[in-house]
Amino acid sequence: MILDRIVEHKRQEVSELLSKIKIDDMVNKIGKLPPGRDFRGAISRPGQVGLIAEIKKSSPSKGLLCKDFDHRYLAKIYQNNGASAVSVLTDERFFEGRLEYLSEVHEEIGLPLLRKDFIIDPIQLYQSRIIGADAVLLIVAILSDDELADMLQIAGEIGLQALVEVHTAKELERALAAGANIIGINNRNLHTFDTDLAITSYLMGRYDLSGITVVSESGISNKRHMEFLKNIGVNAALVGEALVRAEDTGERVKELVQGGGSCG
Ligand SMILES: O=C(O)c1ccccc1NCC(=O)[C@H](O)[C@H](O)COP(=O)(O)O
Repeated sequence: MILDRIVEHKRQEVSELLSKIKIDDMVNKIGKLPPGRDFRGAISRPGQVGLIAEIKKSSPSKGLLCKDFDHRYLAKIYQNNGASAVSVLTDERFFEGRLEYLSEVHEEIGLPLLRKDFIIDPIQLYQSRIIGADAVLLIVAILSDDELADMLQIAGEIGLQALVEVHTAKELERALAAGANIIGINNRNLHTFDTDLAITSYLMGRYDLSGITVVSESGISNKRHMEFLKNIGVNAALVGEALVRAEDTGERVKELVQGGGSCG
């Protein structure tokens, strides 16, 4: 499956990083940084489905999404039209992302930033904080229970919040057992790439998620989807493709924000 190929490649990237950089130097740098922006607070406003708008150039399922891709421009459009937070894909090999996209977007806008990548080693957490991420994605399917617990602890210690992604009931149970307080339910089946918002409603109906911030991820593209997520009590929606492919991205952001229950 695609996730196995991505993780295999990520292991090479991580070993290169570990050979070049000393963790102690990273920790020293982090000690001098101001506190991060509050990602969880920004996406958990009562009575509203917050929009986490994604900067996504390409994907394994769809290829290149946007020919004249401009991460700084997208970030400003997202902020100016009412997004609650911004997600930046930094994986180069499979999504044509870059670490610099995140640091440059951090300079450009004031919204909290999520680093969207495939985190398998703590060194990526330190790196995320240094480049300006306020939160990171942790994917339960690619981490053991011990790795997930360690990542959550280290993230907390260096002032990073974590969106813990699940796709199945078993993964959700593992995320809850590890103490995750922001859970992303991925509607995309990574074997077939099909998306189905029923995954979010099924898992939300089956577990008591009070006190947890719930994010529905993938396959969300219109106002109706946002209204559906609002009705089932989701806190935020993570949207990429529908925004970067829209003819008028600003209008699409406004439509989704309004569907989520805010005047934007
Ligand atoms: O988007 C993909 O094809 C993909 C393939 C394999 C692993 C992850 C993938 N996507 C990452 C994401 O989680 C999405 O970018 C995010 O949820 C937004 O989804 P969408 O709105 O459907 O672009």
